[in-house]
Amino acid sequence: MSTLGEHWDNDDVRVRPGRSSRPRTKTRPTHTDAVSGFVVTVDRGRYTCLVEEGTRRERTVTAMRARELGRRAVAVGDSVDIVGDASGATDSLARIVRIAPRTSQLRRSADDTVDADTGVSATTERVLVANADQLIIVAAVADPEPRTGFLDRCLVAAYTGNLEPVILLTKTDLADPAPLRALYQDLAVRVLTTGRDADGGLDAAAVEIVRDLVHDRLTVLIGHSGVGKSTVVNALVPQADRLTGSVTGVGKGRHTSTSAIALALPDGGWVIDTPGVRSFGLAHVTPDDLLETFDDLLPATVDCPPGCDHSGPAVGCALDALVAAGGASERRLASFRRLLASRSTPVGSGAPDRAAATD
Ligand SMILES: Nc1nc2c(ncn2[C@@H]2O[C@H](COP(=O)(O)OP(=O)(O)OP(=O)(O)O)[C@@H](O)[C@H]2O)c(=O)[nH]1
Ligand SMILES: [Zn+2]
Repeated sequence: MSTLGEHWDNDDVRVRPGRSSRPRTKTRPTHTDAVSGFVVTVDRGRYTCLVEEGTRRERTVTAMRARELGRRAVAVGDSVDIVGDASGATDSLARIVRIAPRTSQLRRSADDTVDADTGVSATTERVLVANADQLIIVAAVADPEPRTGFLDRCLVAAYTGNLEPVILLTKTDLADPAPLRALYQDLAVRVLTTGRDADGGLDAAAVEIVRDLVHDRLTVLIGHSGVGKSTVVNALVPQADRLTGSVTGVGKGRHTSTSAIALALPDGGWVIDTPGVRSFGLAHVTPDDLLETFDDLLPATVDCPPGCDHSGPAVGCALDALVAAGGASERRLASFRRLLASRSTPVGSGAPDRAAATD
């Protein structure tokens, strides 16, 4: 995606407005002895990485960031180069010296912070997951009621981060998913459903469709508490509990529930659970970032007034002329503008789907 390349070599945690930073040395050690790892979870500055040990065997290595990474953040899903004690022995600690270019980034803006030097408030972006192929946004059709603002924000994050979004509507035994499905018919997103069957278990055919979807891919699951996300994860990864406990060593502390964690699928691929993510600040996404993911609308905006935010006819946006001329459907434009508006709902506004922003 065009918006992504320019971010690759930037800091992943960026503070706006930009501060001058010290020039960095160009001559860095090459670390020819480095081994490659895959980051499965992060806990208080310690990264749990899987390092290949010959065919089909992996060892778990705990690492910290090397100073030379500067302010570049390491995220779950990153491919990294590791030096130092990468034996994986108890209490050993290796160092991450390089992060491979990412194919995608699921990010969000954290709460506004105030720059200690300048006193200017700034928005901090955080990469939740790197390199995921797709984002499954899990929502229940009832109990709890769906929060469509949250779903829209997840879609914005997926489109602008180069992840393919999929909406998974759960608990279809409790209510008809059709009205919710209709909300997304003019957006490029697949909508799947699951629900309980007569025996009280999840509908096996529906689970099979999800299993096919995640096979051999890197998939992030996101959703509010109670929507049935764990039920789906456990259906896909039967040993999920064992894996979270023993492979990562994260234990049952309070951080367990807030870090993303990659779980290996039995037949290949990874599911990344995001237990603590209940809000999605998008202050870092500009109208043009989102527009660039709408290929059918983008070309018409050459006729927009300078600095157009594409919000409607009041600002003279050329997208209204495009629809008037039959170049796009009114519903398609309305869907784009709904996502555009969802982006700017303030974090921590007290709206139900803004409960407890956690990192
Ligand atoms: N009726 C119905 N209930 C379901 C379905 N899927 C899950 N549930 C129930 O919904 C409740 C919440 O499910 P979880 O899988 O724990 O939900 P979660 O999204 O992981 O929530 P947290 O564990 O709080 O993060 C549980 O009581 C499940 O048994 C479904 O398809 N239909
Ligand atoms: Zn415009």
